[in-house]
Amino acid sequence: MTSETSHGPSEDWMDLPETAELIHDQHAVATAYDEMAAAINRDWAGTEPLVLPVMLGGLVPAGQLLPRLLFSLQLESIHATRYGGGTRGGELNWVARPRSSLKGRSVLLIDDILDEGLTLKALVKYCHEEGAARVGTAVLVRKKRDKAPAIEADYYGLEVPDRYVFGCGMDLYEYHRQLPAIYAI
Ligand SMILES: O=P(O)(O)OC[C@H]1O[C@H](OP(=O)(O)OP(=O)(O)O)[C@H](O)[C@@H]1O
Ligand code: HPA
Repeated sequence: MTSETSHGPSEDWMDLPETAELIHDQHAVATAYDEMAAAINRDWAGTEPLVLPVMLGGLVPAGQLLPRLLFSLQLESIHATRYGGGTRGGELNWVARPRSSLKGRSVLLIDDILDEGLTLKALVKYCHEEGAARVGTAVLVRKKRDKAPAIEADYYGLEVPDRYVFGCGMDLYEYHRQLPAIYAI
């Protein structure tokens, strides 16, 4: 380990936009993962779920949550996108469906953000249509919007304001997904 892996907010390589504002620092994010994992451990132990990170953004929260999950599970992924590198959502585009059958399975979807909720709603519907016995949803952040999302997540870690946010899996024009804190423009 070297100090080169540290992520102090002043590091030049981050090249944050001038308007970027820190919303949740990395300690708040780590605490959120701990609390989400505790709730998921309580509710999902013994169900041997198939855990599906929603790619791409769900990769980062899944990578943080999985080592905190203390029960037997299997891991695949599901990949659909509706923002496509921009900051406005459109139609849901499928990239890859899970390889194994969902029939009769307990399925836990993990994503980075619940915004309008259209992505998660479509993916939950898909899992049920594929015969999943139980579908759970966990997102690192829930955006506080005037209009309620199309679906609520069963677990969320933090709330963010109704602005475009990035870091912790969320991209800003496909950059900054690896930042360990959450920023808004
Ligand atoms: O609640 P919604 O308004 O539907 O938005 C949430 C979705 O948007 C983002 O995905 P995006 O389409 O940007 O793809 P990405 O995961 O590759 O960033 C995010 O990862 C969620 O899946
Ligand atoms: N940031 C990043 N990705 C997103 C957002 C956001 O605010 N909303 C939906 N996908």
